[in-house]
Amino acid sequence: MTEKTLKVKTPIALTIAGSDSGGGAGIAADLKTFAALGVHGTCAITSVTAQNTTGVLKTFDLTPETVASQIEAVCTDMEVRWAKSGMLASSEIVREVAKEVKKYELSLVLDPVIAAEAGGNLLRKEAISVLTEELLPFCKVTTPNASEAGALAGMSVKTPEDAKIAARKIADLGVEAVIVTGGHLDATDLIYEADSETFTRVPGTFVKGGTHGTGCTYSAAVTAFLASGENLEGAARKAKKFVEQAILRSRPAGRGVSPVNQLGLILEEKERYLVLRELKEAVSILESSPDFSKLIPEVGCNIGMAIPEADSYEDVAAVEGRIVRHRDRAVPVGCVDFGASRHVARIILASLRYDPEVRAAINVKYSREALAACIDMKLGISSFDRAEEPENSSTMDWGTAEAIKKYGSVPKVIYDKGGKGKEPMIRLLGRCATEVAKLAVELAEKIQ
Ligand SMILES: Cc1ncc(COP(=O)(O)OP(=O)(O)O)c(N)n1
Ligand SMILES: Cc1nc(C(=O)O)sc1CCOP(=O)(O)O
Repeated sequence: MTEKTLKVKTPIALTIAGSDSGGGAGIAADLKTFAALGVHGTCAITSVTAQNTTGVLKTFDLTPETVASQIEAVCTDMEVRWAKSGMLASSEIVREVAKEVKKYELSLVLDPVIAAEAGGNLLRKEAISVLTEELLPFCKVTTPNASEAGALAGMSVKTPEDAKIAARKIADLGVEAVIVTGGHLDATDLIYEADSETFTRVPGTFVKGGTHGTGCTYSAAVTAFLASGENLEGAARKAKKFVEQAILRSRPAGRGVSPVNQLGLILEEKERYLVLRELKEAVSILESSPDFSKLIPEVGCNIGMAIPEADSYEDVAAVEGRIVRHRDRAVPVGCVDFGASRHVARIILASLRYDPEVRAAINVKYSREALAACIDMKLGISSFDRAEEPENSSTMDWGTAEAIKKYGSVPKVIYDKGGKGKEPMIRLLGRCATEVAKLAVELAEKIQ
């Protein structure tokens, strides 16, 4: 038997939608979502919108033939089963898309895009009935928000009870399943499956952040999960979580509603990986130094590094169980992981509030000699006095902030001379874990 190079097949999905020049909604949102969820994204553009975060300025619809030709190019070459539609602009485009969906037996997720949140019509009024009568009956799923559900069902949707009534009415038009998203109601999405006449609630949380492109991103995520083999409920639950994360990680762009950030979670995961890799290297610098162990305090030493914009212990990686001295060598007790430190993590989190570049710290044994070596190395030094600490504060938070304020910026060295039952300590701060590890080794080499 001969060996083969096995390449796993990536699911392919198609988006039939408009382009948003501001990059927040439409095909831009769909393709980013597909990519973030490991699906190869293809597209058929229906309309080019001159749009930004403040609204839609102009729309330029493509001809139905142009739309059909893009769908044909994709479907005659690639194995596409799942597709989604967004902005369809006109009755003519809706009809053409219905034809293509039937021709290529596409399982369609229809996002009934009618208007942009920031303002601007995206579907002509007369096309709504064409959508409900000529396309919806051939769709697997539709994902309206409350106002879109109202427009499709011909009623006003203001409460979760209204959403239930609207979902049934929409399903009566022929679509297999309706998901009324709850962003404008109570953060709970409602799935109605026509076959079984069942409702399933998918609870969520209201999260703060930019929301431009939320509807497109949600329907694209449902499509991507279905294309990857999830069942409808699983796809809906995962898509909701995905959108919440994308809203949380949105970044300011423009003067209007900021776009959601589909790649934010992936980029954060990458940062976490880089921090762990950096920290492992830093720990091996400490382990291989013949001198460093003499700088390990009684309580042990820890070295930590945070991801950018960290705001909790879980965003700071350190050594589980700290680093201890054993036979004159530095020995890490456990592995490096996020959430493994309290003290060093608090020092880092406190200094991040003054300088987002300072993401790493290590604590080492205080001695007059060590402090003198820091001066000799021309390191910026500051200190705090535990006796001055206010009640009910955390020493690491308060002490770090005190030392920084006294110095005027984040110094390289923050020390304190201890207190009742508290060992005096020196902390070295820097941009990354290897920088502070090298500094600690250099300091150790300078003292006897
Ligand atoms: C080209 C284009 N398509 C769809 C929309 C609507 O997007 P949606 O995700 O519903 O987000 P908002 O625009 O409501 O923020 C769009 N704006 N442009
Ligand atoms: C006990 C202790 N105090 C420190 C100080 O800087 O005052 S550093 C330290 C040891 C490290 O603790 P962790 O593993 O929670 O980061």
